[in-house]
Amino acid sequence: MSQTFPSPSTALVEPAARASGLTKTYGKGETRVTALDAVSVEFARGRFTAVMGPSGSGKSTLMHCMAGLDPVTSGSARIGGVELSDLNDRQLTRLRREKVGFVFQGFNLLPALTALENITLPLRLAGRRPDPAWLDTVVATVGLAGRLAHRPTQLSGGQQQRVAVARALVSRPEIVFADEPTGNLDSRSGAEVLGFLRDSVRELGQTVVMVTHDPVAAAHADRVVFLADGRLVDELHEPTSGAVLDRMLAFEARGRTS
Ligand SMILES: Nc1ncnc2c1ncn2[C@@H]1O[C@H](COP(=O)(O)OP(=O)(O)OP(=O)(O)O)[C@@H](O)[C@H]1O
Repeated sequence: MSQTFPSPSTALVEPAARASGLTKTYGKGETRVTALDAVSVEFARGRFTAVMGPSGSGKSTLMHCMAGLDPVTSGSARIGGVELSDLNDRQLTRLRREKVGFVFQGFNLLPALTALENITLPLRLAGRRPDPAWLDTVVATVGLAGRLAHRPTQLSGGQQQRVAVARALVSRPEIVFADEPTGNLDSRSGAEVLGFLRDSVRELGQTVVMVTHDPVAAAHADRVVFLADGRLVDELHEPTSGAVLDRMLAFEARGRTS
């Protein structure tokens, strides 16, 4: 007997985040810089996307605008169905707290707090209690079960970044933005952190967008989008580090001849 399924609702197909014609300029007059030039991109739910491009191509600006950390000049940035430019500062702070997880290159942990207290801090700030079962799942996913009472100085760089990843995941955000999360790590710790980010997508259904310079890091993603001069110029699905490197070299060669 054939079974019929309801067609997916708009909520199900809505990307976790979307930019449409997103333009961002800094400065005025002669010092004006167009950091993003009408970028349109969607980040699908439950996928791991890497954002790559040469230095100054707009990667961090795209992340900051899409995470509501920096206002757009024109065009649209949405998280879920929410248009960020419709929100005032208080609403933006709340949206970031409730719907966005961040992982930065410098870990950004509070030194006086234990690993567990760092992980649960965003929830506490939002006046929420951690769901114990989910907290256990997140802690197990990033392999921190034996380290929860340690303070950041008692942890290696890789372990500190795992705390930061757990902190980003524990509120089940709509999307996690990671800016060069392996930039301060040796290659082994970096590979572990990338593995945990990928597990958070494959096993926990998280959506992750990661800015990186590193083709090996980008190869952990499901998809790589490439920026050059503030424009989205290419993308790769199921990338290998070799294919990512080839594209990067091609952009750089094109940049030198244009
Ligand atoms: N606050 C700012 N004021 C003025 N110009 C800025 C500002 N932030 C970024 N820019 C400019 O916008 C452009 C894009 O910068 P952005 O930091 O997004 O690039 P990126 O790809 O992340 O670079 P990198 O890989 O070096 O971190 C650059 O030309 C940069 O100089």
